[in-house]
Amino acid sequence: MPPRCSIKSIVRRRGNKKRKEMAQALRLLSLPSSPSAFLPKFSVHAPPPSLRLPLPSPRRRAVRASAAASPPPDLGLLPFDGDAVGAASATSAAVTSSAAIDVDAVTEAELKENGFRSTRRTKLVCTIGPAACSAEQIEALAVGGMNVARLNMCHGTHEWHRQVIRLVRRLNEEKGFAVAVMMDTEGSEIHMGDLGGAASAKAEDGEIWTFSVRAFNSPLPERTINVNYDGFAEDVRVGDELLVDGGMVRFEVIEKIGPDVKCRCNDPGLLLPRANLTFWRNGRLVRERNAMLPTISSKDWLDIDFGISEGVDFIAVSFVKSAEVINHLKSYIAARCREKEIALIAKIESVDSLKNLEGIIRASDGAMVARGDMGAQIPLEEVPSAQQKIVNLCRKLNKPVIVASQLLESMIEYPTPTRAEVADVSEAVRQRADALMLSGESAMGQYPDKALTVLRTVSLRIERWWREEKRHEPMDLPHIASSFSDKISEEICNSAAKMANNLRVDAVFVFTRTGHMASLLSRCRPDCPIFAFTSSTSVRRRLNLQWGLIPFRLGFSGDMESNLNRTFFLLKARGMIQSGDLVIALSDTLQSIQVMNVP
Ligand SMILES: Nc1ncnc2c1ncn2[C@@H]1O[C@H](COP(=O)(O)OP(=O)(O)O)[C@@H](O)[C@H]1O
Ligand SMILES: C=C(OP(=O)(O)O)C(=O)O
Ligand SMILES: [K+]
Ligand SMILES: [Mg+2]
Repeated sequence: MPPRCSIKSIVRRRGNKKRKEMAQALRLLSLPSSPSAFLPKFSVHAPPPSLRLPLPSPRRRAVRASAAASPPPDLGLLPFDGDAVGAASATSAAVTSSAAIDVDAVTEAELKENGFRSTRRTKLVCTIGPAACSAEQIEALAVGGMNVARLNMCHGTHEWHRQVIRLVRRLNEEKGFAVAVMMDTEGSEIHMGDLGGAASAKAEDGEIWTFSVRAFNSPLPERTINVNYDGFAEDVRVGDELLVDGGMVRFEVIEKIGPDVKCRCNDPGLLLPRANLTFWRNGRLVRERNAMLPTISSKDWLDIDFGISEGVDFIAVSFVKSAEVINHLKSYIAARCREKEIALIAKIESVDSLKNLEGIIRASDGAMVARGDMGAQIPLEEVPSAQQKIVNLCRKLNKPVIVASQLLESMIEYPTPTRAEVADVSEAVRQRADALMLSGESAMGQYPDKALTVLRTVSLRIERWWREEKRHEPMDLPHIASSFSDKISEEICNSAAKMANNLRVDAVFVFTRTGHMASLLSRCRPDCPIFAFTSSTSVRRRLNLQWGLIPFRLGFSGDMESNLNRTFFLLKARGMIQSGDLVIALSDTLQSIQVMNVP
């Protein structure tokens, strides 16, 4: 598949020579690339000395919320997968090896060097493509902060994607990372054909091109474009505007002859294979027919089967129109993989998805603000408010949200971002989105690692600035629990986050089987990081998409006392916490909350 985006962005560049020269000069001051250089050099923000004084003995104050409300069915030891210390040895775990906890070297080094407070809260998603797909390159991305690897099924073969998934899995197993894999479906949209194999075609001002639903033998006749959607010639009208890739090239429909639609180019540019097509009438997107295309195409179903069999962690569903399609896909997946869960991320990128936003987000396990296609469907000036609305709604409904597309678009070609791009990244961080995503920047750009470094350093800086300014910007979080037991968890998490801020604790520890309680804590966006301990490797990977969570895998029991002692022992042995650190500890089995100093 030819590198569409690079040409796209070349077209976009307005040939700024000065910028290019500056970029070259900046290259000499190149961004850090060695693993230790990646680590932010911020000062340790320890709690004020008064909080470090030993608490009255016993050093722990426990508020047990609800033994009565929902007694945990088993207070015994939880099963877990993998090679960690067996649950059976949990009580004697204080003497077992520190290898019993799964944590990656980057988190460990960050905690050791900078303490709790300076860990990054905003998560980073990288699209994997030809620019970074070897084992070394993927490892460099993980070291640089990639939390989720995204595979865009618009491109590449199953064989290619399988290789990448296996490399990520191997990296996780061998180096302790918890990089999750997200498969992104192609979805059905109206798009051009593949240009008969050509990498691109130039459309000049005033030229007449034919868009046709006819099948042609290659080579295609001159200035002819295939369209994938049979209803195309019927639906367009003379006078309509035809936008390629959301406006990279523009045509006006001048004549319809059976299956052929003659168009005059009035915004010249490069046509790229399979580019998206939208048509506009009186300044508005025409979407009646587009809305009749199935959200999940037959190719998507094959890709979804592939994703299930490869055990991906997330499926991002393109061009979602309603909650039904998410529910339908959920039951399809549930019937096919009983033990492993796959979280569904609804891509909000169409007019319909904006219309049915709340229902779609409620049905999904998360959402993506897919600004690329969204900007081709609604006026560009409406994209920022749509982003803010989606981010806030996701937080209210406790669903992770990813802000995607063009965050650092210029870095596809340049080693340094524009000031405007840095401001865009900052805005998404300030909105407290769970995650930021790289597309072409990491998939086919010249500087994948540097683009990731920019996301990481900007996130860290903005988050720190916000904490220092004490801008909590409290949000009214609606009650979302559907059962009494969930309600207790929700109240505990809301209180724990508030206490964490008021007492200025160093971290919240949460022992969670399903990850639910960890995500409820994340929703509150507390000042301190949240250490989430789970016995499942797949839950650990999924939690890696959520704001502020540092997920560890650890076998633990229903005995909080021994869990905590063991956790403290393991983390202390590796220098990740110290005696005197103040933590709040929660357990979803016990629905308990405790405040304590690390012994
Ligand atoms: N698996 C892949 N194989 C080849 N090229 C890829 C792959 N994934 C992404 N790319 C390239 O990176 C570009 C940007 O990625 P993305 O934004 O995800 O796709 P798109 O441009 O199709 O929306 C793509 O246009 C394509 O050129
Ligand atoms: C993320 C997006 O989807 P894709 O890159 O698959 O078009 C988008 O449109 O912004
Ligand atoms: K896609
Ligand atoms: Mg899209």
